[in-house]
Amino acid sequence: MVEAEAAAGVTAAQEAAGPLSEYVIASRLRKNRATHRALLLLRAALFFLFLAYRVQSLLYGTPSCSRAIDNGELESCRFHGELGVVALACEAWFCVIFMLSMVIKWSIVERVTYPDKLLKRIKELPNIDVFVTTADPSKEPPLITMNTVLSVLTIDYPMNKLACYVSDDGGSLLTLWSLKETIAFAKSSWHPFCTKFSSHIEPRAPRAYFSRNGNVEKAMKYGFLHEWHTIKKQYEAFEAKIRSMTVAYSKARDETLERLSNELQGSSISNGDQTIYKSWASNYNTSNHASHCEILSGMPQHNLDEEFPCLVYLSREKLPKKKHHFKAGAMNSLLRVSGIVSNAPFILNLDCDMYVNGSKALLHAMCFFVESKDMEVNDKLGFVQFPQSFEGLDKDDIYGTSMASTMEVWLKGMDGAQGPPYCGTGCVHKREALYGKSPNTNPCQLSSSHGQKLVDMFGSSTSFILSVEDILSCSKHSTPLVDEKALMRECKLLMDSSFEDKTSWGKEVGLIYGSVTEDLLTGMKIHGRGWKSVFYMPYPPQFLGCAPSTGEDALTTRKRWSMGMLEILFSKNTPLLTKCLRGLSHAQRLIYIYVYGFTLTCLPIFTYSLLPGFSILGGYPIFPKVVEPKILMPMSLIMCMYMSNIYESKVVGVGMKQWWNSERMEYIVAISSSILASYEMLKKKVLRLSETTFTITPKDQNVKYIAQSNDYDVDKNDKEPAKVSQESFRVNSTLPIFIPPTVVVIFNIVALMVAFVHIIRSPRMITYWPLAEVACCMWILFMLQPFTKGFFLWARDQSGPNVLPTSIVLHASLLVGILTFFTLYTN
Ligand SMILES: O=c1ccn([C@@H]2O[C@H](COP(=O)(O)OP(=O)(O)O[C@H]3O[C@H](CO)[C@@H](O)[C@H](O)[C@H]3O)[C@@H](O)[C@H]2O)c(=O)[nH]1
Ligand SMILES: [Mn+2]
Repeated sequence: MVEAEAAAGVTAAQEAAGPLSEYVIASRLRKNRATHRALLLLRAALFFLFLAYRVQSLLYGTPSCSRAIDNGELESCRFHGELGVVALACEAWFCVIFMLSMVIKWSIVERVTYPDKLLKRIKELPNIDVFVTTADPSKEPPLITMNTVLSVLTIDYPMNKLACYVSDDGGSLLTLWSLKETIAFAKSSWHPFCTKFSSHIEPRAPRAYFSRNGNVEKAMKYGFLHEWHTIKKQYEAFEAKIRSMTVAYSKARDETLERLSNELQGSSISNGDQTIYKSWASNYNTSNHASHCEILSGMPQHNLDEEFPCLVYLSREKLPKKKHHFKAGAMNSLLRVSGIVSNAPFILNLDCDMYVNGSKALLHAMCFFVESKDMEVNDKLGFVQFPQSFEGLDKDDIYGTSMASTMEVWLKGMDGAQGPPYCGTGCVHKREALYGKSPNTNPCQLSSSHGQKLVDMFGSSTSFILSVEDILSCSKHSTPLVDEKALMRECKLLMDSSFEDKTSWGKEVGLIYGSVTEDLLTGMKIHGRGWKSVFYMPYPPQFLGCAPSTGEDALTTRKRWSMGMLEILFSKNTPLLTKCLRGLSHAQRLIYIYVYGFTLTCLPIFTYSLLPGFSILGGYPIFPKVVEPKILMPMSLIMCMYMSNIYESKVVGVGMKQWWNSERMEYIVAISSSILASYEMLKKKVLRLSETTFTITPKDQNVKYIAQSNDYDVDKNDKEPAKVSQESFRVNSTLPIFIPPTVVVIFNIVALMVAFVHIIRSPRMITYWPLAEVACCMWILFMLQPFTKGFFLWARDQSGPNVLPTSIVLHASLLVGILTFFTLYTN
């Protein structure tokens, strides 16, 4: 008996032994790594050969040019020389970018975690604060945000270790009211339901849970069908209430706010001042509002009730003339307020649409933070990033929003170096990493603050400074503010728009300001101090959100990202300068240069899209004639490029159609979003004309929930989710981002028409026809097929979602007119 018990003890110990997480070559690449690397090397070699050809032909002329020289038409070679130089410049840039991308692609890795072992071995899990940001209830419907909050409140983690903070940058009563409704629904129905049947409920966002296939069958199988129906009904009532208030708000804002303030007046509020809602409703403005903070559930210090996590609503002060730094500013307020309320050493950050899809997400993250040997915290790891995955994408992902190859190749590749960047959502940070500490310095010593006082860096709030000292392990203060009124007063001070003046917030402390992709910048600064990060992408995805649902939104979001990356590249935090970001490893620095430089590649891409057209109009070739053997050089390079791309997406498990859509989308993004972002950057830097804005991506609360598998142990290939198919890429938008691709389309059509006239005129000169250039023009039109089609449909005078608007066509035609005139004039 004793022996049996001892044996059982041994097996249990064995089960719990070993690492909590592992690091392996990406599974799909394991067998193919050599082929993948060989293709990359082949592509590099072909690139160099082609560049050599280009240089040689520039120095000694192409055969057709020598012929012109022989005929005494030396002058006519001039333009070819210039075109050749432009082509060389673009190709050299492509080559450099490709070489940099090899650093990422060389070692693509994957992670595995063992949360069960963690639970068996760790005595006490650390506290975690969850930050949810929302900014505008008209673009981010409260229903979406509330589902995210519900999924956080029911996550698989000890409830007394968890606090959830909702930052509302819109300062909207609608959000606060919805949150109060949410907590009522959570306490009465959703939370008890999820606790009771915890092992069978996934995901814990009710809207997704009730609409996914298979969940009702599961309820039947495990005998809780009756409860399932009851809770579903209650959820539907809750949803209807939130929806109808949102509709009322969008129709008659002021009246609805009045109604909301009356409803809220009745409820108890922590700061006791009930008139606040009235004044809020009468002066409502998203960009100009006072700060407000309420603890809606469980003061954490006396959260002895272990049933339910602490929930806090906060809205920082915003003044029209004061820069508020968008999401970065909101996150910094969250850091401060949470510092004096719960001060957890770990922070999970979620965008309002990113609900928790895998309820063990936090346990997975902890498997990286807790070191297997001594169960101490891994002192070099700054953050763990989960991928951004999306709900309800159309079947072939026509807007390339899943960014499958970005996730599978870029982020897993960066994981093979110092780590992935912080991607804004689905990221668990160590709080001290966000406070500007370096892993290599002593406790309480901040990397760049030699001798600088904490007050100068973190601002003058005594209780906040105490909380910072706690985190930086200078000393332990376990006497937090207990008086709720005093706590609220301090929170208000911390959310003041002038609190950060003359401090290091946004420079060295918190999320870093100066880029609309504050996430990338902040992550890089953290790496720059020597921290590492981890990318973890299990199946099913641990967090799911809303992707932009139209071409217009997708390209606008990508424009903001491009802008943010350019802001970083041309700032004092640029990875190009070795004196900043000293903690970056060489590989990581090259990777960051690649990531930001990639945006700038839009300039050579745009130029290269016009080159074949210029070449045809000017009558001077940029590629060898099709009868010359040298034609094999560009042809083999292009073939190898596509082959390696297709191979790569095949091994990472992306289907052909999806691959093609993302290839096409990346091209469209380059010549639309990124070109416009570069133009705005130029205006901002040189003419100091424009201020960067943050256009929030609208979230669709009616997104279709795909039938997604919830089981952890199924392979991704076994149950590919059945997705809805969307017809085609819509181009009927008058946004300026649609002008550059239309210019490329019209210019190439003009060039093809000119080429056609040449060919008709001299049918016997077949060997001198610019066939390679013609093929390029046709390929470009094919890549830009939505725009090409949109242009032809416009010419036939139809209206519809796939037709380019007249204003875009007119603007583009004007630009094409200028380009054509310029080509013919310089000829
Ligand atoms: O002034 C603002 C603007 C935005 N947000 C929040 O920021 C998040 C991201 O906004 P969204 O419009 O969804 O942008 P995306 O491009 O989808 O977001 C990605 O890219 C951003 C950087 O451009 C990151 O901040 C995000 O975390 C990342 O998910 C949302 O929760 C917003 O509520 C604010 O809190 N305040
Ligand atoms: Mn988003």
